[in-house]
Amino acid sequence: MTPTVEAVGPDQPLRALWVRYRAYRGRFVAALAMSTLNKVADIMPELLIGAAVDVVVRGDDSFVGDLLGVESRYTQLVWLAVINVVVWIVESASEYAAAVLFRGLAQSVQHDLRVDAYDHAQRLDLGWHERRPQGATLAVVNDDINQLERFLDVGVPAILQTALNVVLVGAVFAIASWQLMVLAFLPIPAIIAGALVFQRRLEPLYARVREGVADLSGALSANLAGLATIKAFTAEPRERRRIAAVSNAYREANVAAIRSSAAFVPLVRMAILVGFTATLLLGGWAVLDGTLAVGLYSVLVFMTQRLLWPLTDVAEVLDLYQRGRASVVRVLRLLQEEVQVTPGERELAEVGGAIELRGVRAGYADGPDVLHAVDLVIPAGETHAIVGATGSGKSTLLRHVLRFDDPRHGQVLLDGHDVRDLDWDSLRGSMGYVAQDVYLFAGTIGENIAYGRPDATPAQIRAAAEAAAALDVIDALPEGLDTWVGERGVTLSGGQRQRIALARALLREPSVLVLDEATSAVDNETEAAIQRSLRTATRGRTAVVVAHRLSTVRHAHRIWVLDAGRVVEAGTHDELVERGGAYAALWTVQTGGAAL
Ligand SMILES: Nc1ncnc2c1ncn2[C@@H]1O[C@H](COP(=O)(O)OP(=O)(O)OP(=O)(O)O)[C@@H](O)[C@H]1O
Repeated sequence: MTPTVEAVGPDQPLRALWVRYRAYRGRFVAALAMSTLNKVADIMPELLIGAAVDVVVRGDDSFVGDLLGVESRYTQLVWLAVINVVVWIVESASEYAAAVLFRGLAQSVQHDLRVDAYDHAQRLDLGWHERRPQGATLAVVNDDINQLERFLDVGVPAILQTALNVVLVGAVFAIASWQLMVLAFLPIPAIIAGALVFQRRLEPLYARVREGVADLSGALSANLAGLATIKAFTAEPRERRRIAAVSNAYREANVAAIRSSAAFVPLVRMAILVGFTATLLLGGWAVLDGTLAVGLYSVLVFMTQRLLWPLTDVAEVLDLYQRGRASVVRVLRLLQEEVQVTPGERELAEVGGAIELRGVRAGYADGPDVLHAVDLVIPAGETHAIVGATGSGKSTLLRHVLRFDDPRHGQVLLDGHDVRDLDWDSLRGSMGYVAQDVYLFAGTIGENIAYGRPDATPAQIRAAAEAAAALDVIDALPEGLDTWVGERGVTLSGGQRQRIALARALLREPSVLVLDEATSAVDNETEAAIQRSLRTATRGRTAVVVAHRLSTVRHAHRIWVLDAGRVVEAGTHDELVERGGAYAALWTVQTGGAAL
């Protein structure tokens, strides 16, 4: 039975690739066939030299003369020359075909694996990503796959060529003289045994090298993302030292691996020396004793060279193999990471937007509970606010509405369905989300607004921008909607970015708007404008709004007050102020003691 992709794990990395990419096996066999043809053509010139020597020394009795039935030595040599030309043409053509096929295959496999690894990474839970440095994931999807590419591109053809070489040259020896074959092949078991020993020694060393790459990549990307903080705290010298230390760990891991791997080359050479000297000496004596023809002797001496010298590359290939293997292990481990938050199967034809949390207890990883038995009901079409002190669990609550995480206990419901039963289109597809930390992709403002609805017309994009009070920002820019914004929207201010993100959420015409501090970075005047637009935009939609500035949510149908992960109050603004509890206290602080 063919093992499934899942059955072959990181302990057998190359077999796992072989199983995973079985679609490429046909191309692999074609490449192998071309490589074999190339190798056969490659050893022919030595045989032709032997035949030529044979013609010159033995004349009419020569092997070629007997084979072709030609007596003249001149004609025999002409025939050899013609065969030689044909062989060279075949060799060149097959070399080209083998290279194109193998290298193309290497590119296809690295491409597929990279896309698969990325796709899996983007499906993995947000929590999984938050627990490890971003750079480490990047190192797997980028560096590790590049390492595999190098092995597939250079290492695999080299291994196959060496193996073919041993088989074909071995066949020539076997036909010519089995005694000499034994001598010439003497070093091979030693080299294979050495390779196995070295492989075992190198494995942990290269695993450390790959870890070093991930650490370095993690540290570099974190530092580049935090450059403003580094500069503000004049921490450049300290950060330089820190990066240097991580880089040094990578260097030392590599040096340790190189030291071990390089020791293999002299070992191979010594083994080769034994085989070559034995053929040279014992073969020469056999010619002198008249038991071996001169032509055959010269062929065998060349052949020994042919057989043994490529084996010096074994060390290099072994190095590439170990590096590639260590990398594939990491990629496969990433691919085996389990997605915890998987979509359900239920499809909703239409989403009304009623949201309910029933006894939701939630937290992160192994940490303590952040939400404690939260019960909350938001009828469809209403705007509800979640307020509370910093760290009280507001964002965590929103994450559960979007199902970035699942609760430890209890249920989150959309239109009465547990969100775990819904497919992503029904759940997230019906929501428009503006995160606390707005992320804009590298592209134009128009593309960013249309991110959730790529087929939107410019008029629709402008309408969404207007609803988010972003139109004046856009029109003030030299190229309007076509203005390019950097990866993090660096060319825009925080407030401008928030308005673009709001437009992006509104353009989707979602049933549920989820706003996490969506207007925290705008001035009072802009906020008032956004409020006015939002009141129109949220008509007929559910909106869940987290806000620190209570004036933002004053008009909400209901305000839920969180304190240390518990709902402590709920009601309209007026009810809550009247009540004189936590909300009223916050309101008093924010309005400087002013009444309603
Ligand atoms: N990704 C995370 N991983 C681990 N713990 C988290 C994570 N996000 C939040 N927390 C923790 O959960 C608690 C609630 O955080 P949350 O962000 O939900 O609060 P918040 O009310 O939105 O705060 P703020 O008003 O400051 O945004 C905090 O103690 C915080 O440390």
